[in-house]
Amino acid sequence: MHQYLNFINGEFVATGKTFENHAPVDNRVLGLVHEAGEREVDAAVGAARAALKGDWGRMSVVKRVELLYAVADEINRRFDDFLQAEVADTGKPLSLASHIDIPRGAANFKVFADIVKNVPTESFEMATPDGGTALSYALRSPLGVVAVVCPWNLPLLLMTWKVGPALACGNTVIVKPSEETPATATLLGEVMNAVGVPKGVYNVVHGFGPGSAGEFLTRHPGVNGITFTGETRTGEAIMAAAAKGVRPVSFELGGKNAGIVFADADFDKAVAGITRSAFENCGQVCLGTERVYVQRPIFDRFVQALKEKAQALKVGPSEEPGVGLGPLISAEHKAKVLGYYEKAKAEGATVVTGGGVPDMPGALAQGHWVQPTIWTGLPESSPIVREEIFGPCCHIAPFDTVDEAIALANATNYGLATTVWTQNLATAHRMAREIEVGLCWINSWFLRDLRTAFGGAKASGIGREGGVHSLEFYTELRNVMVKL
Ligand SMILES: NC(=O)C1=CN([C@@H]2O[C@H](COP(=O)(O)OP(=O)(O)OC[C@H]3O[C@@H](n4cnc5c(N)ncnc54)[C@H](O)[C@@H]3O)[C@@H](O)[C@H]2O)C=CC1
Ligand SMILES: O=C(O)/C=C/C=C(\O)C(=O)O
Repeated sequence: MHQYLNFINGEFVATGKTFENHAPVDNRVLGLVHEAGEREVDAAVGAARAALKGDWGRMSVVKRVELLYAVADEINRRFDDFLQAEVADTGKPLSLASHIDIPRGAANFKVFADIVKNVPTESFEMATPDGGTALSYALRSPLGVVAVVCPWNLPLLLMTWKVGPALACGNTVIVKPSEETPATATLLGEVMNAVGVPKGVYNVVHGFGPGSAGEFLTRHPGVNGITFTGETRTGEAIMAAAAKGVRPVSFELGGKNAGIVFADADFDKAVAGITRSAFENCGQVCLGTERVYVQRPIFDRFVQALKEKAQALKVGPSEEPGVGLGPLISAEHKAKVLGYYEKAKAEGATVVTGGGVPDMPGALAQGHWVQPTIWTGLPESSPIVREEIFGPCCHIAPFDTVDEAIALANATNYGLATTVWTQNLATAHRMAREIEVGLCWINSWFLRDLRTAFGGAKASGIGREGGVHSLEFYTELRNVMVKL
């Protein structure tokens, strides 16, 4: 039976307490995860702190950059190991993991290595009151020991989206992977040792959230900052833990994102774009679309076209060619999503397609499969339209004017992302300016330039990741004044 061990101070650490890791496609046991207790979390924080004072803390930026490039290259050399591990843990299609998750999992190290190597800090010469001058310049130093609490939807990508800049800035990290997806964070420990990253720089503790490794880590006084991607409610709990000791947080949280399609849009591209944003990764992407608003003249045609796209999605295990839809991550999450499917029916929604569970053959019947689902006819006040479901489903409603589209999109406490489809330049820029989100895609979705600001407004997050924006969280900025 495969064992997923903790990785502390360069060593793989078993504990006497384990829990099963299940495959979403058929619920078979993939292995046993060794749960870290307070002792292991404390050891990981101690190792991370010691590394800051050791070779890693004394290492030049040049050498650190070389090591991060080596990490990326080793992930790519072991591409298939990471691919198989991620697909087993998540059930996502091979095509998705091989084009998005693993390549980005590696690229995140190189992107931030380049940023710390090339991005300048400010300096000024100023006149001083005595008639002389002074030189002031900025220095960036590492924040210190960073807790990285990860979700299960893009386990490697979202973890290295944090670990990459954290290490590039000279920090050390303790990663707490989701209990649903322990594999690739553990595998990365092998990579860190293989390329010579000093022990204690990268640590992994497995476990759950409340009353487990997640909470032990976020409450640990030796942690200098916490970065987290996941549900907003969990963000609130982690923020409460971070308050003691006034530790900074960087959050990318939940969303209830709107997709807005104007009558003048390129119809086929809009249908293809919303199909991806509603159903990709089985709807388990925080940037995905669960609310679709379509301008009335094309509403019926659009609903029919999206229905056909949803019904054409091939549901099945990752290795089958042409699979477009995998399973949900867990039985618990499947129950949550099916709860919303039932709630929609109870509220009188028109179920355009889906609303249930597909028939799956053999052992696959034990997997966490649900049908891609489209609803119409519900009021904006419905929980279906208000709450993050995080499954392959969306509600479509008509609108008439630009003002109405903006009001509908903004009527949520979330503010993560939106995708707008129009060929009218004025409309596009007005939507971008007035929709209260962190990420606005026009005639596109999930285009990612890693140099740009990434994150959510309102209840969808705190801070921005990406490019130089990551430096603001992962470094302390010091101003030095020199009298000349
Ligand atoms: N925004 C996003 O990208 C994601 C959002 N979600 C949303 O969250 C819902 C619940 O999914 P979960 O896996 O439970 O996500 P979660 O956001 O509750 O958990 C994500 C991570 O946080 C850890 N965690 C949970 N509670 C914690 C606490 N009190 N202290 C420290 N760490 C804690 C978990 O162990 C996991 O590693 C999903 O149905 C979906 O709606 C889930 C995954 C990603
Ligand atoms: O491309 C990225 O960096 C991130 C993608 C997805 C998420 O952030 C998410 O689903 O939470």
